Amino acid sequence: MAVEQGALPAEAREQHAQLAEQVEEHRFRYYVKDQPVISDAEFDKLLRALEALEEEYPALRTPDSPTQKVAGDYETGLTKVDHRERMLSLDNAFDDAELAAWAERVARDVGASAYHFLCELKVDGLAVNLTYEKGRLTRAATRGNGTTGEDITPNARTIQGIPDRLKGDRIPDLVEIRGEVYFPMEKFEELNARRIAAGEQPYANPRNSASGSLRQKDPRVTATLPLRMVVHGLGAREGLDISRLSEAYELLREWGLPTARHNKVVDSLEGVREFIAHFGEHRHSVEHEIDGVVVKLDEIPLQGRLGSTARAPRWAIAWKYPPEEVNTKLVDIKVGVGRTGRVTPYAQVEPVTVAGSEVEFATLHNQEVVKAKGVLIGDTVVLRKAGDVIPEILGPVVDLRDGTEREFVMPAECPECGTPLRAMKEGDIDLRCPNARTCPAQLRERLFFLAGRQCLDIENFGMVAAAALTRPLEPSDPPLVDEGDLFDLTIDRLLPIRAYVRDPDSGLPKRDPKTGEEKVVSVFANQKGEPKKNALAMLANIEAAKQRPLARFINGLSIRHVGPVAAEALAREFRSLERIEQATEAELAAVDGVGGIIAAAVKQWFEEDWHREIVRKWRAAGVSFEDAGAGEDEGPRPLEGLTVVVTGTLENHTRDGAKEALQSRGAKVTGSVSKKTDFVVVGDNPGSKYDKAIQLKVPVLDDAGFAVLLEQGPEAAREAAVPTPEAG
Ligand SMILES: NC(=O)c1ccc[n+]([C@@H]2O[C@H](COP(=O)([O-])OP(=O)(O)OC[C@H]3O[C@@H](n4cnc5c(N)ncnc54)[C@H](O)[C@@H]3O)[C@@H](O)[C@H]2O)c1
Ligand SMILES: [Zn+2]
Repeated sequence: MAVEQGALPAEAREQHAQLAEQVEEHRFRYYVKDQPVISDAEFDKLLRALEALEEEYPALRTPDSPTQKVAGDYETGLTKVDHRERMLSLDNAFDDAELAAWAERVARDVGASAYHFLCELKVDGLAVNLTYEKGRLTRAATRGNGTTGEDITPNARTIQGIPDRLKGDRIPDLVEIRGEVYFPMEKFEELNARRIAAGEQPYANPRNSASGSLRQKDPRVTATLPLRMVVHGLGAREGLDISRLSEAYELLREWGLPTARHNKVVDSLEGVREFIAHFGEHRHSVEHEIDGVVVKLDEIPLQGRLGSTARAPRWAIAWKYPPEEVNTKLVDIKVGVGRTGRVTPYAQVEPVTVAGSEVEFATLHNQEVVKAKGVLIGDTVVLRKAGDVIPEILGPVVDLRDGTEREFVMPAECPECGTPLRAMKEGDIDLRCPNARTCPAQLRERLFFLAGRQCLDIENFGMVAAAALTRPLEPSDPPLVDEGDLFDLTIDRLLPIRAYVRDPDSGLPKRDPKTGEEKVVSVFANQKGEPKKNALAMLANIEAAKQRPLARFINGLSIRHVGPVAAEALAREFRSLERIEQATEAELAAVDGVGGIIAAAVKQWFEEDWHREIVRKWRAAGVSFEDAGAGEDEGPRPLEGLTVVVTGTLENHTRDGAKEALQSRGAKVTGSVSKKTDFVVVGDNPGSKYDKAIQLKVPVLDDAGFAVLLEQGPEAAREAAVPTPEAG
């Protein structure tokens, strides 16, 4: 049967009815139960599909369609109250073309040549309407269906930042203030932990918890929760004459209302785009979650000229940023072992794309966090990836549980080497694998760190190589027993290695998206069994890494508490690993930037046989573990080869400053005077080193002599040496 042009096919009607029903159901779960089962982005897609269908068949766009209504017309058990002026939703722009189309419509219909855009952040919370009569808060209500909302007055009164009374001038007889109530992200985990402890269900994300917290029947419960509000609009008003929305916000601020700090008035679409781009990059420098930017016409009389549809004002539009939260399945909770043996649970989820990258793993920190979040293996969960932050799981979608979900149990043994796990200290939450030397996970992480930017900076040596070298599937004996073997690697040892394909970030085996199996590949050889280019490059880079400065080696040894700063301080002071090993704990601790804890850790590290063996092997392979002087590219080194001791208080230099001045010119600075010492620089109160210098006839320099040494070199300095008792 041929369908007439413009007629409504039964399938379209059917499809529309189905979509509309889905949208309604999700709105109910979202607005009433505070337990949505799909993400906002998925919901927006459904709504968009409905709109597209209505675009094609306008007959479907009846006043009852979900596209034509402000959502939230439900029986909730809370008292219903009418707003004096309707609360609307917002139309969305998901790309620049939609934004530009909106701006064009404004330009066409506004009937004025000069106007401004007010850019605001779109706060991810729930909309409330506050009514102030003669400056007193008389009512607070949720948006509801836009005409009628739920009365939450007693609850709103408990929110910090919502004033009971307005202060200041020009307070009108009546004003409706619109704003967004939100729940701070950093308090969210704590809330879920509390709910679980109390036998309640955890929330899936902060937005739901804001809504649930505010819509409590008992305001005493609301009072215990850290809700906040940001004001973003005006409703009905009597006795208030104001022409710009931005000016109204100024006034609201004076009255004591929590207005947004980031609003900006611009005079062109270009300005809007800049604002959007700026906060796209600085999304997380704001005190609340944002899911977009709201652009409004700033001139209130012009807003009136543009008017509204049944659902949204024509004078405003919401730009949506790409979502940072998605729903996915929590396939499993596994545990990973870190560089120091710390064992941490992590989530394996069904791979999803969020914030531009595919995510398969998310952090869970420790077993207490798993409990606090209330997630079960098999749950649908809300996963969040915010900027560069490691993906995390916010909470479970409890309404989708079917009873097959199970609780996570922390294993008793290391998943990679089978060693029983234990807490290092009593009361530690963290468990550790004590098999530091050969636990493949710890070794892999140490190698990855050692080869990384901060240490030996070995290109082509990433997580994939570290894993393949420490735990290949073939051959059965790994080419690296520990990092001591690093510089003995040969291409012959690399070619037969086959290993899992790993996620470059997490180092975990990646599964084939089709078969679900972990993929195994030849890591260093191509199909003909010849070396891959990057395998050869890796070996060359390992060879070159032998020449790295001492500090990078020290940092790379994974000594507890020793990071790049301490490594640098140790290298600068001692200039060789041997001298560091021989130094007493007190000598180590005395170094600026080192201190007692690090000194003890360094001593402890050298007590371990296999640690000393690493050093021995690397030395045998050609690592000098010495800094001859400062870096070569730092200019001429007129004091190269000199050994200098600095003692006492100098007038023009601090002790460190004096050392640095010497070292940067190539001199070696030591702590004790011997026959090999070329100069002793003495200040006030020099002590025994001065006596020793005289005894050994080492030239002594005072402040002036020191300056000569630095500026004119050793010859001139010998001339300028202080006449000593014997010499003089
Ligand atoms: N996951 C689900 O199942 C589900 C179901 C229904 C709705 N939702 C989500 O809820 C939202 C839809 O709700 P909506 O109809 O309120 O539309 P909207 O959130 O797109 O825009 C309107 C709302 O934005 C808020 N807002 C925040 N900052 C603002 C500012 N500076 N100025 C003005 N308003 C500001 C206001 O409360 C206003 O009511 C979407 O994000 C949608 O994905 C999700
Ligand atoms: Zn282990």
